[in-house]
Amino acid sequence: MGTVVDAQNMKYGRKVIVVFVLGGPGSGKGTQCANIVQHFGYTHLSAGDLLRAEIKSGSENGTMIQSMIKEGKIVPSEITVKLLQQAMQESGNDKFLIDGFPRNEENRETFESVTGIAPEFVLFFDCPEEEMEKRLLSRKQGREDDNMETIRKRFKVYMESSLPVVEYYSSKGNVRKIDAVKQVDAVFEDVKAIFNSTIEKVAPYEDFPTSLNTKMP
Ligand SMILES: Nc1ncnc2c1ncn2[C@@H]1O[C@H](COP(=O)(O)OP(=O)(O)OP(=O)(O)O)[C@@H](O)[C@H]1O
Ligand SMILES: Nc1ccn([C@@H]2O[C@H](COP(=O)(O)O)[C@@H](O)[C@H]2O)c(=O)n1
Repeated sequence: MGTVVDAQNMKYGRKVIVVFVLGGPGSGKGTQCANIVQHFGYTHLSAGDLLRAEIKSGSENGTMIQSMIKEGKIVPSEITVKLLQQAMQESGNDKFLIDGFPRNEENRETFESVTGIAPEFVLFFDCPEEEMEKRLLSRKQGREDDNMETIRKRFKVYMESSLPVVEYYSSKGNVRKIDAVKQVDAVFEDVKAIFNSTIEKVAPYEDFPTSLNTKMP
């Protein structure tokens, strides 16, 4: 039989699986999401990438988003959740890795109330700050926030606002923690084990009453 999360996640006539991918800046979330996409067919939605695309698109919120990213601050949830929701609807997929989100309690509450979707689990990349700092400073992707001044601010926001979200899900037994300091391939071995065991547990679609299905607005 389906679980409460399964029932909540019936959207657009299908079961939607969401995995939140959390961890500090530079812990390797994006790197591992690319591997998960290849092996498990998820769609990768990075909240940071969506916000950067919004800046590039010349949207009316672009200037505000750009200055918040430069300061390492968290953009108002209304904006980020809308971008995520649009990307989910446009993807045609029903399995999503939502990377770098929720970054604070407001993100979490807004996503849950707007979409009605609860995560299958939270994949949490645990990495010491000095390793993350080293990785960010050698990333060289031209990101405006990969400089020491902004990195310090991002670490502070992570400790004060993002870790409490991990703790929230942890208290519900919904966090799968990964030792992210290992080499990329070794980290992915651990990630694979988690996804393989989750696939076995996910209940088939037929287990759910069709009355729970909702149509796309
Ligand atoms: N396990 C690893 N060991 C060493 N370097 C790594 C590892 N994983 C990722 N990297 C490198 O560290 C940098 C940051 O990785 P990545 O962009 O995946 O992190 P992230 O958590 O998505 O960061 P952000 O939150 O800032 O977007 C990249 O240059 C990546 O190639
Ligand atoms: N939920 C989020 C995610 C990101 N941001 C802003 O984007 C910056 C970069 O994020 P990455 O995940 O790509 O590192 C981040 O520092 C925030 O300024 C956000 O506001 N909300």
